[in-house]
Amino acid sequence: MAAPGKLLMLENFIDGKFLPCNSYIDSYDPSTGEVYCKVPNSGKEEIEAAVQAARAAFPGWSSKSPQERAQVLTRLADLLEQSLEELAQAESKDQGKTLTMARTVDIPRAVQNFRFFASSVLHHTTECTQMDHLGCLHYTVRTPVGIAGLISPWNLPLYLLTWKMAPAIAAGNTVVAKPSELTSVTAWMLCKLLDKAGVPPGVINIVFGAGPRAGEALVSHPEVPLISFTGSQPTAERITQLSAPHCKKLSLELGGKNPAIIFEDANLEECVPTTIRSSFANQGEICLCTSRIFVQKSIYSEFLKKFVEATRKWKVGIPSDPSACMGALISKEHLEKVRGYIKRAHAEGAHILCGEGIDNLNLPARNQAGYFMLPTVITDIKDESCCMKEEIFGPVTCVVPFESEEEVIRRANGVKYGLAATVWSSNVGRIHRVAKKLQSGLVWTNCWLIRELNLPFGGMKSSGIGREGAKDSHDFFTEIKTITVKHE
Ligand SMILES: NC(=O)C1=CN([C@@H]2O[C@H](COP(=O)(O)OP(=O)(O)OC[C@H]3O[C@@H](n4cnc5c(N)ncnc54)[C@H](O)[C@@H]3O)[C@@H](O)[C@H]2O)C=CC1
Ligand SMILES: N/C(=C\C=C\C(=O)O)C(=O)O
Repeated sequence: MAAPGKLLMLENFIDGKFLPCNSYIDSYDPSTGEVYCKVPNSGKEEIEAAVQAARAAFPGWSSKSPQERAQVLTRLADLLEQSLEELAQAESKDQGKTLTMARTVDIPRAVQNFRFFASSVLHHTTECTQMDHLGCLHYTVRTPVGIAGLISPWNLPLYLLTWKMAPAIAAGNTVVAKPSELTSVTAWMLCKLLDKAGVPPGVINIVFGAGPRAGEALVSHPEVPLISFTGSQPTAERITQLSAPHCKKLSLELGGKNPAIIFEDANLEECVPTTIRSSFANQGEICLCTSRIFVQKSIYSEFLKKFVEATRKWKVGIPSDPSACMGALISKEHLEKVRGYIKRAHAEGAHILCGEGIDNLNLPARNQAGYFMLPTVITDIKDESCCMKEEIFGPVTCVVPFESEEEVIRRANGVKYGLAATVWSSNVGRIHRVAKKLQSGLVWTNCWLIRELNLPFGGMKSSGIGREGAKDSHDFFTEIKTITVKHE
């Protein structure tokens, strides 16, 4: 990291070397609003150099055995773990999230990505079948696709980058990655560990820059046959358009408008704190966060009272404050966008029960220009309101009553997204019935964000295309071929 008061200058990492760029983008510390880092403003030229390096490295890396590649991934995991504290400090400063979150969740999960895919790549099997009457044996082989283009967002920077990078290289691909220009620092720090981990030059190339310049150059490059993207739906549309002429393989992990459905037989002792977390963790900047809470009418008032009380205790603080539950939002623009949703809800006649515009935010003088806001609860809002339909991606959640199971399933499914729902009930039959009917790639019942990395992760409808996870990521990052051997 740069010395205090000095700007941190990032460089692209191409073919095992750090390379400066002709121009740079300012990157802000969300907790102060000050520029603290300069990110390369890369374009076609830098992407071309990275693709050439990845192409040159592909024959060597793809012909290594899965065991050899797994060893490299494991060493990288060890090195990341040894740098955990430094990475957590950097992630928190760059993104605005609490240091506690970066230290206990984000960076450990990035470490786990390399360990997990190092192990899982050793366990994939292929199919084999015979046709005795024709004297044939058929079998399948999986081969790496080639150069994987990875585009990752700003909310969980190192975790989401490595969630793509680890399975891509484990399967034998080489990589050109473009992290979000808003949060590039931990990706740059990762590059410093690659040589020591034994990652050959050109296997992992990271090009920093903005979406429309560096991102589009990567997506449009004819020698990049595959794009794995996490981010917003409009950007996914653009990526799909640019990929279409090349018939690229696409994995799109997009947003959500995730419902929590709370039945009258729910255990509120567990449901309230978990729903607070699911609504406001990481400032609500996780695609899996809850933003529509449907509560059965008979317990609506009781739930709301407890929920608002608990929201007021969800402390907003500077990221280094160990007692803070929530830090700063990612950018000034994003803060304004999130506040704009609350203003629109208020203008439509909804009630703001706590948070933005109602309660006070007490912050140190140095952080007054930081992008902070309080977690906000909205009620008396119609399902048609934009706050109930659009992804806000901030600490804002709507609480509304419902009467019947059938009604709540229809309303929960009534948005264009379908990523992550939660259902709270002590009736096992109801849990299975409702979970099956929800249009959602993930359904958590009586819990939230318990992840099993072996299982498929991803959304339905406008929440994305494809799934990630042990087998799904491996399938995506490889091509399958059927070989027929006539032996008689
Ligand atoms: N996982 C998720 O569900 C995420 C959702 N979002 C949603 O998106 C909204 C906007 O956030 P953004 O940072 O603007 O998301 P975004 O989708 O624009 O950015 C995500 C990544 O895509 C890149 N990108 C942007 N335009 C591109 C293009 N034309 N071609 C190729 N790559 C491009 C960005 O540089 C970044 O690396 C948020 O308010 C939130 O609602 C944002 C981040 C993550
Ligand atoms: N993809 C996102 C979150 C994933 C979390 C997980 O894998 O547990 C996101 O917020 O974009």
